[in-house]
Amino acid sequence: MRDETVTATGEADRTLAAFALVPGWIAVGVLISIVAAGVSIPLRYRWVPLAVSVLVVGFPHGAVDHHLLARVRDDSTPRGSLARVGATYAVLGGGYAFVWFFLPRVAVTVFLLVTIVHWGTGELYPLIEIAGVHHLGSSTSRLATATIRGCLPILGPLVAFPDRFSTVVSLLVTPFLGTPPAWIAALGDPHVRAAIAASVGGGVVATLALGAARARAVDAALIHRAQPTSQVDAIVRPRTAVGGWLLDACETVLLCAFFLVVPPVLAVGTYFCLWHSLRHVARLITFDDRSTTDLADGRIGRPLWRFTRDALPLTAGGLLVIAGVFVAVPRSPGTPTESIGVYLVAIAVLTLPHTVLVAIADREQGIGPW
Ligand SMILES: CC1=C(/C=C/C(C)=C/C=C/C(C)=C/C=O)C(C)(C)CCC1
Ligand SMILES: [Fe+2]
Repeated sequence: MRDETVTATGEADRTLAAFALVPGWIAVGVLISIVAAGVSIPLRYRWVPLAVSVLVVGFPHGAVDHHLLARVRDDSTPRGSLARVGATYAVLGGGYAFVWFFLPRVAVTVFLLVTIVHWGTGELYPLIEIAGVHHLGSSTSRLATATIRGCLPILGPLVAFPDRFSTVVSLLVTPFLGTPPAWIAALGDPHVRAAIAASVGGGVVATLALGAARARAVDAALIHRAQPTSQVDAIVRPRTAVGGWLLDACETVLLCAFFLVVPPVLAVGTYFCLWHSLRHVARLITFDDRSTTDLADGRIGRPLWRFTRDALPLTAGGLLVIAGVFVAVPRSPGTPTESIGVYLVAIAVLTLPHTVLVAIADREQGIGPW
């Protein structure tokens, strides 16, 4: 009986890990290959992932924050949680929306910093709990991993495509009639970019070296105590700590290449949907007993349907926020590209409370670096 439970859990973990990790790997790998083969993706297609994210995975991933906190706290009725989550969104999102109107240059800077924090820390749960790596036990290694993983999607484009980076940042502030922040021009300077590249590169090497040392120590300790390591699939759920580190290292190198070669708007949009958001959806699914049972049988459709249903009401609410931002901005967007700029402002407003709520969930689950 106990063995059956263990096998079922192992099967569910494996299905979930494959669902959470593999689509991102494929998307990132395919796009790197396409670009490496010299194919130039036409400008208008580069916006497709970001445009699609309004309804698919990307935007809705934040629409289940009330379920996240309710499930983390083992509260079967997310109603109280909905009130708290709603209040957090209203206060933090509302306050931050004001900053966009009055200090757009400060707001856009905050957005990039919050994204680094949120996308970076967002990698810890999937790595530790979904992929099952063992080398991120200390807060130092978690902080280092979160920092470099968060910096790659923002600083990679800045280093490799400074003009496009500055265009998108300008796109974010133009609805408010502000000129882009002065630091954009400063960061575009080749020396500054070289210094950023060297710091992030050094950070990647140091973090991976730290992880490798930890992984070897963990494996040595397990062998010493003659304990079996996890009896799971070697690719999506590595058997050893060194195997887990290898997965982390391969992902990190893959992401470095991705953000340095793939045009930024395409890279960021793809990452948002198929990497960050998908991993978060997978996290939600792990808390739901019915979904875990489905996963143990290799079924992913029903858990996905439940996620869609759970995300529907607040995605609709989020769409109202997008509409509100469109109506309220002093200069309405005239082109589809400008509309995406406004969409990103709405994402920014919703991302701040989402970041805080996910950080609370991380803390309660003992995952965060803090
Ligand atoms: C599109 C794009 C950029 C930034 C996008 C950001 C910051 C998106 C954040 C989305 C979030 C936080 C979603 C919620 O999880 C850059 C890097 C400025 C330049 C290149 C293109
Ligand atoms: Fe998120």
